Amino acid sequence: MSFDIDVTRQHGKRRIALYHRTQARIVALIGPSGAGKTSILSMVAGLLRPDHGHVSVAGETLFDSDRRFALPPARRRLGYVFQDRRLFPHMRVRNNLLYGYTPSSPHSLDDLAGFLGIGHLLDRWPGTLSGGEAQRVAIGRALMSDPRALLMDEPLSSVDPRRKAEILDMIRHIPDISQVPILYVTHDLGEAHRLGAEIVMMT
Ligand SMILES: Nc1ncnc2c1ncn2[C@@H]1O[C@H](COP(=O)(O)OP(=O)(O)OP(=O)(O)O)[C@@H](O)[C@H]1O
Repeated sequence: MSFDIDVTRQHGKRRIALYHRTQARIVALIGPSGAGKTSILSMVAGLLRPDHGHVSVAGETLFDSDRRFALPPARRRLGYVFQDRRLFPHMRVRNNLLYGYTPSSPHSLDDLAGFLGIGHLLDRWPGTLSGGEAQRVAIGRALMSDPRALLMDEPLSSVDPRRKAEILDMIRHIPDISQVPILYVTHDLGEAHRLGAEIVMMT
């Protein structure tokens, strides 16, 4: 099972809930603004506590309210990629990639940079990158940490359409090289189709 998620949380008057069990390698959470997509990612990451339920990722239980069990966020081994990239501005691309490196990572810097198409950018500063290039680096940094899964929150919403299509094709192949399943939040059904993702609608 790549994702086994059954969570609910009350936000004021709004109840956020998701029940989804799947073996899919890429799952797209789709829904309008305010549907609760980011809240679900935060519950999987351990940044927001569900009122009730459980979360397992790649066969490992991360949260189970019945057992009063909650793995701390830092021990969940999840790679988070945000819309606004959040690269370290004072580190060159190479050191941004190496920041989260763990010896258990199946990737070498060079192999991963080749896969991501950023080999020529390793000595650049983040401030000199285009939006699409920066997002490739952010994905690489997350993968270097040997994550259990990738959580991606509208990572391409500020990337132009042509670059977006190229990056979606690259993301689609991540599970081939790294085995990590991906939970991908978007407003855009076209993005989900291009990823070949299993689609989960939130309303
Ligand atoms: N910490 C919080 N406390 C109270 N309400 C919250 C909190 N975080 C989010 N909400 C509310 O929960 C609902 C879901 O928010 P969330 O950001 O998860 O939605 P979303 O689907 O990711 O939206 P968007 O696509 O605009 O990012 C919204 O009504 C939001 O105002």
